Amino acid sequence: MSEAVHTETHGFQTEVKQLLNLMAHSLYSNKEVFLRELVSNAADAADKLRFKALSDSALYEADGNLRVRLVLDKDNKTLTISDNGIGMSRDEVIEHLGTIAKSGTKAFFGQLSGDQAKDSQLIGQFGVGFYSAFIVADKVTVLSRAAGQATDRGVRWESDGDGSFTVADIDKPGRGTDVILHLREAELEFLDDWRLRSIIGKYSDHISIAVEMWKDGEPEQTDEDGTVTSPATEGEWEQVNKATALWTRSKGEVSDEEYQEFYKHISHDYQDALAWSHNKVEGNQEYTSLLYVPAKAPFDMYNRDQSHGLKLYVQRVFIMDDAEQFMPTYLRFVKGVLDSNDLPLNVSREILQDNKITAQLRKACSKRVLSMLEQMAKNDADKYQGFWKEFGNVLKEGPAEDYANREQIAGLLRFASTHNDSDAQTVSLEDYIGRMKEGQDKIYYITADSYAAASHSPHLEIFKKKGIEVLLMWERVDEWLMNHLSDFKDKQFVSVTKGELDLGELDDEETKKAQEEAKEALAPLLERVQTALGDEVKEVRLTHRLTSTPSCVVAGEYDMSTQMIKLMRAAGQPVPEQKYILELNPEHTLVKKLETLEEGDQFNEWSQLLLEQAQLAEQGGLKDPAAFVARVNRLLLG
Ligand SMILES: Nc1ncnc2c1ncn2[C@@H]1O[C@H](COP(=O)(O)OP(=O)(O)OP(=O)(O)O)[C@@H](O)[C@H]1O
Repeated sequence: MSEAVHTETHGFQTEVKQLLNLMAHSLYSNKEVFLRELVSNAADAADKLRFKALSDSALYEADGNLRVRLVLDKDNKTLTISDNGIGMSRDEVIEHLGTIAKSGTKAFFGQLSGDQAKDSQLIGQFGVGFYSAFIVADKVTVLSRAAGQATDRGVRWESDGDGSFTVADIDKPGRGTDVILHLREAELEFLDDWRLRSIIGKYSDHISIAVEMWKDGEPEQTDEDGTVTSPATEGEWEQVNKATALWTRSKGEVSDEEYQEFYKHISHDYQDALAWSHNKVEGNQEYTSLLYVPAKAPFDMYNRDQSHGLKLYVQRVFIMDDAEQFMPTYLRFVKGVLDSNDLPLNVSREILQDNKITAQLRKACSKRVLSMLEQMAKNDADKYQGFWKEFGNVLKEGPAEDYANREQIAGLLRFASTHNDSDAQTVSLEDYIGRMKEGQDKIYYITADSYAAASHSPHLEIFKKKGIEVLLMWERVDEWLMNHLSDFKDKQFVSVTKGELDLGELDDEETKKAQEEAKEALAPLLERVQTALGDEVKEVRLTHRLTSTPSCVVAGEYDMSTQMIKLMRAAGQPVPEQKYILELNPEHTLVKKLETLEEGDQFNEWSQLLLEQAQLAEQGGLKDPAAFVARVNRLLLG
């Protein structure tokens, strides 16, 4: 190797410094994962080269035998992971090994508490990739040359992980990347040949590329007479993993441990997956899919620009990562591999975009995931709750995005409800229907700002009195969800805060008659209140949905709900002022008192107060709170 030239020192991106610092202070119970990460990167580099070489075979530089090698150097206490994959240019090295490219990284690091024990747990979730080298090494040297570049276009990257790295130009005859780990004194166990072989067996059997280690030759063996019993053998590179792509094996042959290891390889997750589904399909369409549901949401789950999707292979050849065309956005937490026999090898993102095969595969993969979740919900409710806690809010985007599967998705939803006195989201729509009252043909729900606001809403009073269950919703996405779910199993969803409440068969004839009578008797009062409030309200009417509250406001059947208005305002969208319908509870003393008042200031003040308190309960705020307080005080003083 010739002299390094053009040496520069660069500082790591702040987030990389934070990451390295955390790693150095973390007690990694599972240090050997560094090898999985680095071998994964090497295998990815081989996959990328294989793909590029499909259109430019010169990139192989007459060496198409792609492999990863582990090289031990006990004298220098180094372990080298060497690949002949795609390699990196100087610019790529600076970019990839000096920054973290994931979207949302800054926000993630901003969130860390400073408590090392807690933060190091989170870091596992984040996935440390290449930087895991510093778990066992106090200095890392990377030598790389991009495939197709002249041998003098190699680059050397070096860092002791303390905040900066150097890059220099070097001559590198072999294409690809060598990652040289200068092991810490306490980590010399990773110089043990057998230890390494067993780690590779554990982590890397299932990747499709060969991982090789050097096997020393044997001297000639002779018997007592000096006759040669076995001739001397030369040392050679020996393949130490199986190197069969896991998804190509049949299900019965693959153990759970192997599935989990493969999951970690493709997802860079540190934890086991929650569930998986492995399918080989032959016939009209030929493909293999291996889809995993992770146990924990990644830190950037709600960043919709976050990369997601499946690893796409065509006839076993790696094509691309994050092929999002095969997974709808509401299933963006799914990780996995799709190997198609029908797509062309030269497929690009553009071709995938508008392609019949893509659409069919996407449909099939979505179905697989939904059935996997159904199975989980059926067979292991606790596990499903774990899933729901992590990904429930993402799944709720489903009915809007995937109309065709909305009934199946709805069956997977879980809600809090008035049936359980708790905010735990454990009630399925099936459960709800199973508990419906005789004569009930609707699914009632409420959306509000918080669990407390939902469960204490005056709109629930009549339902509580009659023992009718109401689903309680308070997540931002709920309003969106309910705009796209009109029914489930032929039962219509009805918001208890919208439109005129019609309990249909749930009200007996006598009650209905009494309500009609009250309506007639109080018609003059309603008119007077309407006059007092003018165009502040859309309409004034009686209600039977309240028991202990004098008034409430409701949106018209076709108006936007309060929650929807709040969401749109929060998103910076202009929303015209909403006029509500004011409903008065004829049984309430305050309404009865109002009826006894003559027209005039007192009557107007009371009418206004009943409107304002109803608005306050509904919206959690008022346009002019000071005027409301002044009014209350005036009325209190009589
Ligand atoms: N052996 C290698 N050959 C070529 N490029 C590599 C190699 N190792 C790392 N890289 C490049 O460096 C980038 C960063 O690697 P790193 O392991 O930190 O993250 P990643 O693999 O992209 O993501 P993850 O955090 O999920 O592991 C890779 O995406 C790749 O472009």
